[in-house]
Amino acid sequence: MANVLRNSAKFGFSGVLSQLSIHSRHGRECVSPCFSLQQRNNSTSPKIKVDLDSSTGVAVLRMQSPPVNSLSLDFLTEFCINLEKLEMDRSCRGLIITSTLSKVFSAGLDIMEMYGKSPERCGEFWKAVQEMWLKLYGSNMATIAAINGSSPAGGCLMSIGCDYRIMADNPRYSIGLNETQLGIVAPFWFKDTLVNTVGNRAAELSLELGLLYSAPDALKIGLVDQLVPEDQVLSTAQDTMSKWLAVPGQNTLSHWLYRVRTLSLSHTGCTGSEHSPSHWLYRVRTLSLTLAVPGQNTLSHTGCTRSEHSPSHWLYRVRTLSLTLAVPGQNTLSHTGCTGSEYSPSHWLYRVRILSLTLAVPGQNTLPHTGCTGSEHSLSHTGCTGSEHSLSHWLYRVRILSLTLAVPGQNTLPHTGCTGSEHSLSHTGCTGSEHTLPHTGCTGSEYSLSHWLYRVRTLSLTLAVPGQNTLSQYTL
Ligand SMILES: CCCCCCCCCCCC/C=C/CC(=O)SCCNC(=O)CCNC(=O)[C@H](O)C(C)(C)COP(=O)(O)OP(=O)(O)OC[C@H]1O[C@@H](n2cnc3c(N)ncnc32)[C@H](O)[C@@H]1OP(=O)(O)O
Repeated sequence: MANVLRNSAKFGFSGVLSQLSIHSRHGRECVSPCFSLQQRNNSTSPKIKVDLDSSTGVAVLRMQSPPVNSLSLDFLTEFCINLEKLEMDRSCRGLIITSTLSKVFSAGLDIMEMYGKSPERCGEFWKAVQEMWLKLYGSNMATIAAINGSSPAGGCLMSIGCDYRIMADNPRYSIGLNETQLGIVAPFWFKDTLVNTVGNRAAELSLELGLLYSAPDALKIGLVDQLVPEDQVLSTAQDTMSKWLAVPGQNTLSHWLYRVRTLSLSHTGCTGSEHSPSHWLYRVRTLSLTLAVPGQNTLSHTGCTRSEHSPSHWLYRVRTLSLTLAVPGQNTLSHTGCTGSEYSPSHWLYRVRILSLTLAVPGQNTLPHTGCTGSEHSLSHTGCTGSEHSLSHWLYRVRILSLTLAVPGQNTLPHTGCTGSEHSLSHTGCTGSEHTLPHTGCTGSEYSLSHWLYRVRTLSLTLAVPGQNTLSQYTL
């Protein structure tokens, strides 16, 4: 295993995949190490143990998958099933996650899942990773990570997916998103979760350098909220949980409304092989947004390609061109969707909404207009067309690039994007047969397309920077 990790750093992740998928370091078929690990992962003993105290409404989920609680497909599946059960159990209002293993909370993704597997299995694995994060980060329960050991990479993601983190004050333990050190890339939604926890600058440094923090350093940057002696981690978590659950109006409301969550993401960054410039991936650029409402678990992103990298000021200046997370109460971010009485959480969580996006063109950042309605329908398109593609024109003219989720029954805002020659506005978010839709949104006679209006779609937006006209759809 140590070899695997060393090789990750040496070859880069794609190298690891290709090099290790078939052969060991010595070029022989990788039989015995893989086999022994496989056996370990295939163990039928439960990897997760849950105890729900019905008098307090608090469940303790214990990860018990030796040697290091690595997140294999089996582990993740079991984790998600348990989480879902608790989520459905109305008597359960709080969840504490901890480990039964000494020294390790979770070692993160199971490295052995990431090579030598069929594309189908990889897809399944990756979907399970996303599911775990979405279920945890989008949970209605108050969640606390009782971190009683090291928690690198995916273990850290799991921790920051919780509302609160209590870590054992033990100098041997560390936590952080160290993927860069392994020569692999923490997906952008890992990054967003970290940003939402420690802020932009700390997240940048952390990810670019792949830092693992000691417990005191983690506390210093806000990666964990509290340090306690090792033998008090769980009891402190339980005490803390009672405070969370004492918040009037039930815990879910405040915890959902006031914590910054970027549940889903789009970024205009690079993808695939373009993942190499880590500064691009990890420096703040939130150019566009897709909200993954619970259950809507696709992560889409809009990307750009190399040739598009020419406008360096675009690339290297921090711009938050637009982001809207339509969680009520987060009203610095504009939202569309619901108002007034609709602010009840379950309604918020489970109803598909129109979350829209506004592009604040540099210097023109006063546009919080999400979508359009009624008389605004004269805005028949967003974006730009043909001759408008000159850069200065693009930068200095006000544009409203909006995003509309075409929600069943919510067909008043069915337009986004552009039509005809405007196809430089691409979309992400649809899959399969939807790929025949060459643009996001529909207009005029297209309103009668019931499949368009009544099927849930998450159409996100690509920033139509001149030349950025690719459609990309990734879940990574
Ligand atoms: C569309 C399809 C795509 C599908 C593919 C997905 C592609 C995704 C690419 C992008 C992914 C990016 C995201 C990555 C997130 C991650 O989580 S990557 C995992 C990173 N994890 C680590 O770096 C942790 C490494 N481990 C450690 O630091 C230490 O093991 C520890 C501090 C956790 C514990 O230390 P210690 O108690 O000293 O134990 P060890 O002796 O080190 O380990 C014991 C045993 O466990 C094995 N092991 C350790 N970590 C892992 C792991 N992550 N996965 C599997 N196995 C692990 C280790 O090798 C030892 O095994 P042996 O006893 O040697 O057999």
